Amino acid sequence: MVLADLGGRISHAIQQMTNATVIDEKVLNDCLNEITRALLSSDVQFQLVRDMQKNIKAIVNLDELAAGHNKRRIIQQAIFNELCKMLDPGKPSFTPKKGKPSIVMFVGLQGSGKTTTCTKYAHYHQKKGWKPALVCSDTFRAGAFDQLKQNATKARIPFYGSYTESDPVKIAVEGVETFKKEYCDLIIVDTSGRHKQEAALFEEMRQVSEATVMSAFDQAQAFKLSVPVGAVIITKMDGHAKGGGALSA
Ligand SMILES: Nc1nc2c(ncn2[C@@H]2O[C@H](COP(=O)(O)OP(=O)(O)OP(=O)(O)O)[C@@H](O)[C@H]2O)c(=O)[nH]1
Repeated sequence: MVLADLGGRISHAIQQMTNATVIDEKVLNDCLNEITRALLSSDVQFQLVRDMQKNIKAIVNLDELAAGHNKRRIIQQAIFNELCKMLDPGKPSFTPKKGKPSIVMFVGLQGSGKTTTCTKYAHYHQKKGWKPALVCSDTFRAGAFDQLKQNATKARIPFYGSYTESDPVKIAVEGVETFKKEYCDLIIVDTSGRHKQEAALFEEMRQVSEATVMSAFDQAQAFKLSVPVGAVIITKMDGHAKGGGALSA
């Protein structure tokens, strides 16, 4: 499973530190170095790992800790807090409101599971009493509309798409308008997958976003440079990838 190995290595490093007879600078460094190695070998971004190590060292000042302090507990807590901080974007993720139309656009790399996750997302909300709908604005991959149609039909979710229209922006706008009129409160727009270097596809994604979600593209890095990212969904957790990239995301 994704992240299982990383979790195991971090737990092991903490366990070794906890088992040490005396907690000194060397024990702390060994523990942090082992966690650093585990994170880096799982593809977590170097800068994130470096900052994490620096922060823990700044919090756990062994020289200043008076006798009687539970150093093991303090180190453990500092590691836990810093790992959590790594995953905290510092702002709440986008949360749609039931009964009010929300448009959620799925973007991601090719084959990352957008279409599958769109349906799961719609199905999840449908079970909770929402009125979701799916729009297929992927005109790039042959069979994309059929795939969405099949998933949506199985989950009994209304869908919109076209076999003939080649402009994804047009489809997205029409789909969103259609479902707004039908009082759907969660309109999910599936887009075509893309790679970082495909400038034209990113431009298309920006246009779909501006025409439907209507937000500015003001944030950092690849996808974030093109559209505002309201939330990140990690897919394929049942796979064997190392998972560190997901933490960096
Ligand atoms: N094991 C596993 N496979 C998944 C998961 N989610 C999606 N898949 C599979 O991954 C493949 C690609 O999924 P899609 O949902 O078509 O991905 P996509 O991002 O829409 O693909 P593009 O539109 O081509 O970019 C399909 O074979 C899915 O069945 C998952 O959570 N676990």
